[in-house]
Amino acid sequence: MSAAASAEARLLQVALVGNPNCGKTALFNLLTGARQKVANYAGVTVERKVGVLPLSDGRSVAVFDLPGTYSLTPLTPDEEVTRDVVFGRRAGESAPDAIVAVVDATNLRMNLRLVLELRSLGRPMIVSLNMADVARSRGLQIDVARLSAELGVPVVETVAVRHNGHAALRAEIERQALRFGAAADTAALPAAVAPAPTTAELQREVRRILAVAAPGALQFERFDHRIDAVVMHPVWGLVLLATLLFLIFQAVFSWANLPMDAIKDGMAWLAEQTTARMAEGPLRSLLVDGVIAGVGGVLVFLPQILILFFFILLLEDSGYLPRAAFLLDTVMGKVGLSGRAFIPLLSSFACAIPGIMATRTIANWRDRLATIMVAPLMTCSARLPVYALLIGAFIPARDIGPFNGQGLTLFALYAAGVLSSMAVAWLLKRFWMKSSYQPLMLELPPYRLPSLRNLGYGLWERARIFVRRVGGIIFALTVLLWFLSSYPAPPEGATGPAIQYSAAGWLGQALETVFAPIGFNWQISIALVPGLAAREVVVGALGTVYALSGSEDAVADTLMPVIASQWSVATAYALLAWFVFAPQCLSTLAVVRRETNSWRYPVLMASYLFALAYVAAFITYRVALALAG
Ligand SMILES: Nc1nc2c(ncn2[C@@H]2O[C@H](COP(=O)(O)OP(=O)(O)OP(=O)(O)O)[C@@H](O)[C@H]2O)c(=O)[nH]1
Ligand SMILES: [Mg+2]
Repeated sequence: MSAAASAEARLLQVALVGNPNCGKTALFNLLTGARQKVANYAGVTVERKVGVLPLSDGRSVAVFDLPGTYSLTPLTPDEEVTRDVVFGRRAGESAPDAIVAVVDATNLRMNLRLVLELRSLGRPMIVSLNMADVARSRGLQIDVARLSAELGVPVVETVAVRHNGHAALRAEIERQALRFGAAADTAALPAAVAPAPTTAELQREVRRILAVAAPGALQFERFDHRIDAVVMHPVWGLVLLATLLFLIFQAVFSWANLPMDAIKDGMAWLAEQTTARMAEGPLRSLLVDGVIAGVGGVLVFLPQILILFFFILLLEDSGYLPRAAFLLDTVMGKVGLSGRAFIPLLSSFACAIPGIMATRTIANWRDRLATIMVAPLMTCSARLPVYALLIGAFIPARDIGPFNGQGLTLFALYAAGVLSSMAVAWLLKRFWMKSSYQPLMLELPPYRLPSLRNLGYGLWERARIFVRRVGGIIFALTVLLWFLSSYPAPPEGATGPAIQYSAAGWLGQALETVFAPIGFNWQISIALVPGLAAREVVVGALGTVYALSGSEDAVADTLMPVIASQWSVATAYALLAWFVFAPQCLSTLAVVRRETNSWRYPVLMASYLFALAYVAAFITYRVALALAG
């Protein structure tokens, strides 16, 4: 296909390029109506995202959001993504028709270097002077017209966190769109039009431009060092971090009671109504034992997940996270992890998948691989329903001193994940992937009051993801399990519950031989099989299995009291220990395969995690039995 023909066929393409954390994604979301993740630290975006900006003349522009980068010479895999898009080096793609260089107006000295580098490519370009609100409120004067004249490209001010804060940029894109189209026959772009300027040259040029367009920027103070004196203090900083984490786990249990009870009551009412209004038969059982007991049983945990994310989002938006990374850099360095691993590992508390993708910000391959290998040990939010179910059933809610015992147990489980990840990392780096310690280089963002809009979107997004999982994979697997647990039907004159004669019952009893040494009964063994796909499925599966094992006419009771009366405490603890380690998530393994480009690492990961899970559950079970006996 000739370049001209492809330019006809495709949309105009504009790429947002800029330093990390300057607000590219926030602008992208405003321009295209997308809901990509925005947070106050460098390295949030690690892949290319596309959105569509409709123009008033009926045409549309494809907008690319890209990982932040300091220059066009990449040091990390995420920066490579940006370079490849800018130069049109991705397979089957040409270079974008125009570049929107996004700069943080409060950090011009650093940001303008990349702008100059981009300008030397000789492409249509607009500079978006973002964070104009912060610059103004801090009294930084920028002569926009002069800056534009010096750079030789249009410059517009934007505030990407304000409704319509992108209006000027949008208008400029409209105005320039025709020109972009004319320049679109640059499908395969030469590396640079002019010889690339050296860093020293760039620096000199930045100083010269700032001296005339924004003299205040040369000594502009972006930080509040008084806060950092406490937050990054080697002792007080750690005390603060520990207190924060601790409070979060307390809140997950103490705040969630009301909404959880409401959902539980709703489900019980639904089950009662369905039982009362439908004739007995397979359909009623599918609805009550399969859908309501199974899927509804997982939905109950939505409030706890949202409370956890409420705090994660607050931390992400405040600017605190990179500071915590510096605090823990020495600890991470001792086990051989790069300080850069902190944010990927922390993201893994939400889900290992974005965590593993975020390792693209780690330059050294061995450091990156070690981080990927331990990321699934961080307690992802899919474990929360499992933990909460078992804690709710087996740990009394009474207070231990000022603390809630259930919150304390949850904290211990998270701590077990973190400590074992450190231990595994230490072993990996010591015996397999040696690399020397590299001091942490990470840009500190300024502190910011978390924006309510971000928080609202973030929570909404989380709720949507969770409900979609419940309605998708969890629903499908629970229904499948209902079938396997109901058929073949029991023979004439059978006495026990029907599930014992079904395919799933048969499988559970076969698996029990493997799991009996670690204290799992046949019901748990059944539930673990569909739970290989995703962890929360185990909760739904247990709901269905127990609903089907109950006496014929009893209305499906909620799962918690049932397991509390039927399992030993040792079994419950062993299952908790199992879930700290077990790699029960196929999507994580698939992402490891993609990011490492090899089957070797996901296979290795699954094997070591299963082995750890079995050993940990075994020890826990035996110790708990011995203590109880
Ligand atoms: N006050 C203010 N805050 C902004 C503005 N634009 C972005 N932010 C905040 O700046 C932080 C970074 O925004 P992002 O959009 O994630 O930045 P990014 O450039 O995509 O960052 P990376 O993906 O890490 O390269 C977030 O906390 C935003 O809420 C702005 O114009 N004004
Ligand atoms: Mg971004």
